[in-house]
Amino acid sequence: MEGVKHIVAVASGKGGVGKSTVTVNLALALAREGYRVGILDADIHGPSQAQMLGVDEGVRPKAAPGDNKFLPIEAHGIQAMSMAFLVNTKEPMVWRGPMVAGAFQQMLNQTVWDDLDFLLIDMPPGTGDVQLTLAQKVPASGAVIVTTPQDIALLDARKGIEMFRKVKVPVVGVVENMSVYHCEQCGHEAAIFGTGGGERIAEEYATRVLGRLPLALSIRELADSGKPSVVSEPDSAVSQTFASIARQVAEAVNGQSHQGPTISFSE
Ligand SMILES: Nc1ncnc2c1ncn2[C@@H]1O[C@H](COP(=O)(O)OP(=O)(O)OP(=O)(O)O)[C@@H](O)[C@H]1O
Repeated sequence: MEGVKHIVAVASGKGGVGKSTVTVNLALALAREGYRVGILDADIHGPSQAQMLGVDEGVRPKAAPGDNKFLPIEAHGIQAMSMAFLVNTKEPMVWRGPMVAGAFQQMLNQTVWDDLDFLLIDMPPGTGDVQLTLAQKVPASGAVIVTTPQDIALLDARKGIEMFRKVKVPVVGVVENMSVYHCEQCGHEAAIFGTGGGERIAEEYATRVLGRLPLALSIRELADSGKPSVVSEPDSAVSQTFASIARQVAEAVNGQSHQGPTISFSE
């Protein structure tokens, strides 16, 4: 794809497991590693990247030279495109599948990305027709599956993995979100959604757990307020987990072992 080296899909079978939160933090962690990163929010019905990147309601992309092209919106050094930049998000999008797939394809083909190393696609939740069409249309180099550890989410995560297998997109690994609840007051920890789910599914599909993130008030507050953990608390354990996930994704997708782009200096 023009202006993009690698496309990585971030998906979950089940909704509300933290896919958008993981996408935005992973994008910011890749950027901290020195890569040029973009996010395409493919969640047409419930786009959340504008809020998570702190882009105000009503900000619209500028037209770019060319036929019906537009420039992505920049936030925290990330290039982004979302339905939220094109429509009024307070109005419900009552669209059928083909219209959703069409809107997604327009965003994919008409955005002028500026020299990206990675474009992360925040996929809509589920594995229905629309998701399968999107998975087929996106020339992705890899997919990251986000799940919570309980059985009901894992069941749906399996479907997500199967979907990418069908369209021959390699699954880079699984991110287990909301693994353990960590009380910020007393330090008590509780595995509210169970334990070991990510590992079980990774084993079953011969893939790996890229990282485990706690259920933490700060992750929600920071993402929902437009300044996700990786920019607000770059040295926290959560941000370090995202850095490790980012390195593994970059390595798997680049097929090389170095931890960032080569930087050279000249006079
Ligand atoms: N590890 C976490 N700890 C606490 N809150 C979290 C965590 N991950 C996500 N959240 C919160 O849970 C809510 C849902 O997360 P998010 O929107 O990322 O999920 P999603 O899977 O993308 O949802 P959707 O199905 O709507 O696309 C958000 O308010 C987010 O801030």
